[in-house]
Amino acid sequence: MSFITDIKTFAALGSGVIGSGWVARALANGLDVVAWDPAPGAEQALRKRIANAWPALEKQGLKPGASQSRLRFVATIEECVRDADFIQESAPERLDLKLDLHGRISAAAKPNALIGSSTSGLLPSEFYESSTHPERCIVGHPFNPVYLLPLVEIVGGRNTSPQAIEAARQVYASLGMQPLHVRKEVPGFIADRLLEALWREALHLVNDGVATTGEIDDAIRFGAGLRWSFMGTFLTYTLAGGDAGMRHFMAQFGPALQLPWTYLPAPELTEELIDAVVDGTSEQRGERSIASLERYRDDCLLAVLDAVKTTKARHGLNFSD
Ligand SMILES: NC(=O)C1=CN([C@@H]2O[C@H](COP(=O)(O)OP(=O)(O)OC[C@H]3O[C@@H](n4cnc5c(N)ncnc54)[C@H](O)[C@@H]3O)[C@@H](O)[C@H]2O)C=CC1
Ligand SMILES: C[N+](C)(C)CC(=O)CC(=O)[O-]
Repeated sequence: MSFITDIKTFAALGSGVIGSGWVARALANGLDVVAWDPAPGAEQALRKRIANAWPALEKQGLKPGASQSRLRFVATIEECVRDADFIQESAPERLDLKLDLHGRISAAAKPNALIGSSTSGLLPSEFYESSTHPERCIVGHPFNPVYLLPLVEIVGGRNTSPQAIEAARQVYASLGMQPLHVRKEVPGFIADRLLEALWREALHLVNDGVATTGEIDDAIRFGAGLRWSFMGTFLTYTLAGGDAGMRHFMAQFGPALQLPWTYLPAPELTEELIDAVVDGTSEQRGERSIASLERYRDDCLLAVLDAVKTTKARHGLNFSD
């Protein structure tokens, strides 16, 4: 079976943080976008979020024909997906809800339109169980802000065809993304498995009174965070082994893995811990609104992306190398 890869119309179901990010990316790539979200006031909220993201997208460079006016907000799931060439679901992270929703989406969609889910870690074999033509159903897990961060993890379920994985790779690449095929269907995929481990340890550090939320963020942003934008943990640690490289690194720091540096199971989310995290992050935020923080983040990300791209080119590398 072949799937539509030359897409003109992008359907977005769910227009919260992630759905609106997909809409912004698709519009910036010159597509027509149809969106649906059941919440009252969702259309207005979506248009506001897109307007907030647009300056960053303009700075990055819009594709010909790109316009915020090419967004149409509709009243039903069926109207949203009926004529779509590609469908991306970004509804709340609940298995029962996604199972139901995908039953309706896939029944109304063109049989050769790919269907992607933004889920952060639910298994596609489970929530696509009652979908029509499940061979075209995949996970396309993005990263916030979806309109700027390139990574999208593609995960197939039990019934997904290899052709659909390849087609999804082409579609996401056409939207300027860096697809990563997660070959084994595991909860949390690759990136969230790593991010959740870090998040659990950060919560333990707050819970144990070791550090404030701001201090923990400093420990990331002035250190490993800077090098992570161009070199992952494995290559970074190869350099940490000096001229002898990774084998020496493993010999020297391997024993620390046996020490209780990390807790692994998450701490209990007591009211006290939640308050400490909420109060700490409010202090970090100060008077700044979420929208202004998003613009600040977008500006920094554009600068980092640009710097990484330019520096790689100086070393004869492409951005994806
Ligand atoms: N927030 C994040 O950092 C990331 C979230 N994701 C995933 O994206 C998906 C959406 O998450 P967020 O945008 O963060 O959530 P959100 O809470 O910001 O947005 C969810 C939206 O779905 C709408 N909604 C409620 N019931 C619905 C239904 N039956 N069908 C369609 N839409 C419905 C809500 O009105 C809301 O606008 C989840 O699967 C999540 O795991 C993926 C990557 C990052
Ligand atoms: C917190 N989260 C699990 C929803 C995060 C993601 O899925 C990816 C991201 O943007 O960090």
